[in-house]
Amino acid sequence: MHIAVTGNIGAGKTTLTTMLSKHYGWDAQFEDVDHNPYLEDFYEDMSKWSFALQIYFLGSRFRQVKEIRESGKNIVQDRTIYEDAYIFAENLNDMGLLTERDFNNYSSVFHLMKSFVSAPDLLIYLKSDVPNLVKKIYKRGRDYEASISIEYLSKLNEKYEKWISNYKEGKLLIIEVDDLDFVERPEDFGYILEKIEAELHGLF
Ligand SMILES: Nc1ncnc2c1ncn2[C@@H]1O[C@H](COP(=O)(O)OP(=O)(O)O)[C@@H](O)[C@H]1O
Ligand SMILES: Nc1ncnc2c1ncn2[C@H]1C[C@H](O)[C@@H](COP(=O)(O)O)O1
Repeated sequence: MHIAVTGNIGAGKTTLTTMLSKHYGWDAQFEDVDHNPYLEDFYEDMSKWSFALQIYFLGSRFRQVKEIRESGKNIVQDRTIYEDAYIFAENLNDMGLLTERDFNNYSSVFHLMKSFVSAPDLLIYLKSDVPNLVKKIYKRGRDYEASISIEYLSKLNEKYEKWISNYKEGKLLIIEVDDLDFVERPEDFGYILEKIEAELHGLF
C-alpha cells in the first residue's frame, strides 16, 4: 500500500504523514528539507537558485519512488514528485523565476522519470486557504520561510486546485483542513482515518 499526502506549504503534510505512519505501523518517507543544500539560498534569491533546487528535489523524489517500488512495504509519503513539476516548477516559470530554457530542460527530464513512476494507491490532498497556511508556516518558525509571500502561496494554491481537479492517476481524497485540528483533537484525526478507510475499503 502506498499513500501520499499532498498540499501546499504548511498544510499539515508532515504532521499527518507522521501520525498515519504511527497509527498504521507503516514506513514514512519525508521530504529532504533539513539537509537540503539549496532551500535557504532559494528563498533569498529565487531566480538564481530555482533551477538547482528543482533538480535537487526531482532527484531526491525519484530516489524515494525507487525505494517505494523496491521495498514492497506499506508506505506513507510526504509530497509527491508530481508536485515538484506541476506545482512548483510550473509556478516558478509562470512567475518568471525559472527561464523558459531551464523549464524545458527540467520538464524533459521530469517526463522521462515520470514513465517510471507509479501513482500512489491513495492521494490525500490537504486543502487549505492562504491565511491558514500563513499561520501554520509562522507556527513552524523556519527562519528562511519568513520571506514566503502571500502572492507565492496563492499562486501555488491555484496550481494545486487545477492539478487536483484534473487528477485521474488513482484514488483521491480531499480533506479541508482549515477547521480541523488533527493534532489536538482525536475526533478530527478519527474523521480522517474513517475517510481513508472508506476509500481503501477492500485494500486493507
Ligand atoms: N490540522 C492541524 N492542526 C494543528 N496544527 C497543525 C495542523 N496541521 C499542521 N499543523 C501545524 O502547522 C505546522 C506546519 O505543519 P507541517 O505538517 O509541517 O506542514 P507541511 O508539511 O504541509 O508543510 C506545524 O507546526 C504543525 O504542527
Ligand atoms: N519543488 C519545490 N520547489 C520549491 N520549493 C519546494 C519544492 N518542494 C518543496 N519545497 C519547499 C517548500 C517548503 O519551504 C519546504 C518544505 O515543504 P513543506 O510543504 O513545508 O513540506 O520545501
